[in-house]
Formats: sequence, structure tokens, C-alpha cells
Amino acid sequence: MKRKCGRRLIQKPPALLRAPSYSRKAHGGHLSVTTYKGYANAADKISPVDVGEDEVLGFWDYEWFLLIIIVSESSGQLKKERKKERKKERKMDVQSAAVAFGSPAVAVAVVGGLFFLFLRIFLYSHQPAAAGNRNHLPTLPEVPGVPLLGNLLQLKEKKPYKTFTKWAETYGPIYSIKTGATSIVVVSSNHVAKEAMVTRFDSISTRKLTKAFKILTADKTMVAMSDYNDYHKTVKRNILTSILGPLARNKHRVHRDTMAKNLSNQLHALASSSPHEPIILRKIIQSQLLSLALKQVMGKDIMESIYVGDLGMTMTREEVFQVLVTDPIMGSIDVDWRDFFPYLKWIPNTSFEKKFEQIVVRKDAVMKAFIQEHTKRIHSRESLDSFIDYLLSEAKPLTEKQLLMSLWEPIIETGDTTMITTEWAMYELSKCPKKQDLLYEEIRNVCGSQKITEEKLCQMPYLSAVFHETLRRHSPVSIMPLRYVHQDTQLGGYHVPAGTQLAINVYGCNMEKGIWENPEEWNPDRFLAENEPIDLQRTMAFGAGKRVCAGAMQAMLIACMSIGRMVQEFEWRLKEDMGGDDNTLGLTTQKLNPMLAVIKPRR
Ligand code: HEM
Repeated sequence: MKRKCGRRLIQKPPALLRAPSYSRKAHGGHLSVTTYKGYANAADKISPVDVGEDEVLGFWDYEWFLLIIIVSESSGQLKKERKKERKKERKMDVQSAAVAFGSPAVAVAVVGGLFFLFLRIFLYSHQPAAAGNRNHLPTLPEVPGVPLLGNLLQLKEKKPYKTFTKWAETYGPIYSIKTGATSIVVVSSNHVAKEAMVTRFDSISTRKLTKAFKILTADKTMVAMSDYNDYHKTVKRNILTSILGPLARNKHRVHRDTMAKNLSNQLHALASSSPHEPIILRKIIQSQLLSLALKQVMGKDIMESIYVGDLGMTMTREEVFQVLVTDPIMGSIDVDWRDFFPYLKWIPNTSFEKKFEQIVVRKDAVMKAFIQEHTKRIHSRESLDSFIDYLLSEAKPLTEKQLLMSLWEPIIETGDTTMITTEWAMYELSKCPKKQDLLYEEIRNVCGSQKITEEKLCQMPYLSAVFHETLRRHSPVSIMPLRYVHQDTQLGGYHVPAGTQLAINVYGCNMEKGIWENPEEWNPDRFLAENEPIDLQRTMAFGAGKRVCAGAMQAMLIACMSIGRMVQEFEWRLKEDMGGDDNTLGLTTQKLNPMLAVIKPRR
């Protein structure tokens, strides 16, 4: 068969060679392929734009044509030749072009490129083995894959937690897979996950980030993505002292109370202006969480919009949320094939890098605009007592990059996972009126005619059960950011060699049949059987051990107060046809379709 050369062939592989690919549309649980086109131009629109099928190559397209790309990218000489050839004759393939044009340089480049590639693969796969299995423990069960690609072709979803969970039924709670040249140990059991995060922490305390995460986190400059080292301890102390620790939480109580009040006011306004129209709860919560985070971090919320000087444009609150929270979260599930083939990292993947750099440029531009606003307030001698004031005065000086990341981190952490939990909880309660009634009864018994307050939360076991069951059934972080095994260790009775990556499949842990009865069912009652207060680490949703979520208490207070207040004041029903809609989107498990609910104020 005569092959056609260049982009067309790469973009449209023959049907048989195409991997059983994911759909490119964001419907019915499939993935959407979006790009952030035009970010280089400051005046451009912010929302991600759907692009046509031919414009974007999915990772699976790349797999099959990896070798072609390698050969062609491995030589600058070849690149030039190819450009010339494209102009002259689009139909010729690389090999035949070398012969047809009689260019020995191209042929040499092709052979040289291949030789170089295979040498690198050989050297990579013959690296000295790790220290060895001195305890003679069994080696991990392996999920069979294919040479070179390992299990990549079996991982069709970008968020493979469901596939990992299915494999656990065959290969057990801990097994190993290969993604290209990288070995990953997957843990889908509560017990083994805790062993990894607590008992064996000393051997698994670092991270190896994907290219996307490296760019987004300015190479581990965030608390949550850093290695466990002195930098981590400094920035974690900062965030605990100023926002998340017990004293800081008390200080920010006023902002959480204001959030609950504003949420209620906004819902009442909507219910009275258009009582039969469904509301999109997500938008309202996002706006309130942005206010709360900005008050904690910068000392002040923005009004309707903010001028972002570096981009030369004014952004609305929704656009700010998009740039600071949604774009980075949605962007970070994108895969750079070089993550799977470290010996190929010398090959440029400029479109991928550019896309992430643009996300970072816009995020940093918005954060700088907030800092400028704050500087004006310093000059006008306002009394200031927020996270930025703490970082600028009391804490160990940070570089500009570290300052920007430190300020941004609580905004994205507050804006995403807490919103996801609250939306899923309200979705489940709206779907099941009986459970909603039980919660309403509890609130009425405890609060009477008073508004729900944080002090009352400890008297409401059903509300707590609703929160924890939502974290279990819809774990916002379905797979923990990968950890790196930096010295030989053991897990679940198996030998785990240094150099392995570790994926803790939180979704799998929370679907473990031996621990949870009918795990697919959302049923808060399962937490009521326990007589003691619910352990925050019971569902693994916040992680465990030294890297356990530092914002768990804040998340619980915000989510429980919001859920409680919304059920106390309104009756919630899903808009028709919204049932059975469990699909998710993004790095965290945001509902694919925003919840649409009709609300009726309670008397
Ligand atoms: C329901 C909401 C939340 C969930 C499910 C959640 C989940 C997690 C998880 C799973 C980790 C551990 C990652 C790992 O071990 O690799 C983590 C870490 C962290 N989270 Fe959260 N989180 C939530 C809300 C928040 C909030 C609101 C904040 C702060 C504003 C926050 C701040 C942090 C920080 C700073 C860390 C890093 C802790 C460390 O590495 O020492 N989280 N979170």
C-alpha cells in the first residue's frame, strides 16, 4: 500500500491502525478535546474553544505514528528537506522522498535517527536494576500489555480510575502496569493505600510530575505538589499559619458565614424572580468560593471585574474563575506522550508546551493584577491582615514565582474540590427526596427556627454522613497525584523496586467491595452505623499520613454549611431528565453536566 506523507497521514490513520479511540465530544461520558487557542493574543476570548477533529492530535494518534515522528523530528536536516518536499509534492512519504530526490543526507538522517533512537531505548531499558529484592518477597502481579507501549492502549480514558478498578478485580488490590517505558504500581485498596502513605512514607515521599504538572506548578513550587523537603515545610507552615490552621480558621470564620448568607440571598432572589426556572448551582457556588478565597488570600473580593494590565484587558468574575481554576484543572489532564517515553524527551512537542505556558501566563497575569490592587491598598494605608500580608512581612522571603504560586494555590484548592463535593451532594439529595427529608428533619430538630451555624454541625450526624458519603462515592481526587518510590520498599506483601511510580486509586479504594456494601449506591446511612465521629481519613478522599489534605477541615466546614443552609431553606428537585447522570470531567471529578435544579423556599 502506498503511504501518503506528512500531516494528513498522521492526522487520519487508517481505521485498523487507529486505537479504539475515545470520542472527541464531551457528551455521554466521553472526553472533550479542547484547546486554548489564541491565548497568545491578550484580547482573545477566554473560554476554551472546541476545535475540529483534524486540528488536534490525540495521544493515541501519536502512539501509532511515534516512530514516524521520531525519525522525522530527529534531524534538523530532514525537517528542512520535508518542508521543501511538502511544498513540491505532498503525496510522497519520507522514505520514498529520500530515494526519489536522491538526497543521501536525508537517508543518512533517517538511518542516523533510527540508530540514535534504538540506542537510547536499549540504554534506557538496560539501566542497572535497583538494589534488589533482599527480603525475597513476591514480585507484583503485572497487567499484560504489548512491547514498547506496555498497557497504554488499554487505558483509553484520560482519567483511568475506572479501568484501574476493573483490573483490581483480576489482579488484586496492588499490581503493576507499564505506560510506555514507565512502571506504575496501582493501589486500589484502602489498607494498602494507607500502608503506602503512612508506614512506607519514607521510601515514597517524592513526586515525579508529568510535563503538564511541571509547567503548571512551576516545577513543584506548590505545597501539594512539592517533594517532602525544607521548601515544602516552609510553604506549608505559611498556608497553615495564615489560612488553614485552627487559629486562622477562626479568624476567617466571618468570611465563611458571609458566604453562607450570600449563597442563601442569591438563591432566594432567583427563586422569587423565576420560580419555575432551573438554577445552575455550580455557577453560584463558584462565585461564592472565589469571593471567600480572595478575602482569605488578598484581604478583599473583586467587584464585578478586574483590569489585568499584563493582558491589557478587563476580566469578569467568571473569566477570573476560568483562568485561575477551570483552565488549569482541565488542562492538566492532557497527556504529553514524552511522559511515557523519557528517552524521547529530547523531541520537541512545542504545541503542548505552548498551550500550558499560555495557561500559566494568563493565571500569573491575573494574580499580578490582584497584587497590584493590593499594593494600592497598602499605599492608601488600609489595615491589612490577609495571606499576602503575612507572606510579604512575616514569613521567610519568597521569590516572585514562589509568591505567585503560594497565593494562587489556596484559590484553586478552594474553588475546585469543595465546589465539586457540594454540587454532587446537592445532586444526590435532589435525586432522593427521602434522604433530603431526613436531613431537613435533622436540621430542624437541632436548629429550630435559627439559621444553621458551624457550632451546630457536630450535633448533625446525618449531615456529616451526607458529606462523607459524597466524598466516598464521588471522590473529588480520584487518583492521587503520582508518588515516586525512591528506595526499594514493600507494599501489600510485595517487593516494590525504587524507580517505580505509585498511583493510589482513591476511587478504587472507595469502591472496594470487601469494605463497602453496594459501593455504587450513594447511601449516607452506611456512616450512621458507626457510633464514633467519622474519621476524616475513612474514605481516603483527603489522602493520609504526612501529606494528608491541609484544607480538609476548611472544606468540611464550607461544604457542610452550604449543604445545610441550602436544605434548611429550600426544597430541591432535579430538573426532569437529570437522573442517572454520573459522568465526570477534568482532573478532579467535576460533574460533566452541571446540575440543574428547581428550588422551592420552605415555609
Ligand atoms: C473536598 C475538598 C478537598 C479534597 C477532596 C482534597 C483532597 C486532597 C488530597 C487527596 C490531597 C493529598 C494529595 C497527596 O497526598 O498527594 C490534598 C492535599 C492538599 N490539600 Fe486538599 N482537598 C480538598 C480541599 C482543600 C482546600 C479547600 C484546601 C485549601 C484551601 C486544600 C489544600 C491542600 C493542601 C495545601 C494540600 C497539600 C498537603 C501536603 O502536601 O502537605 N485542600 N488535598
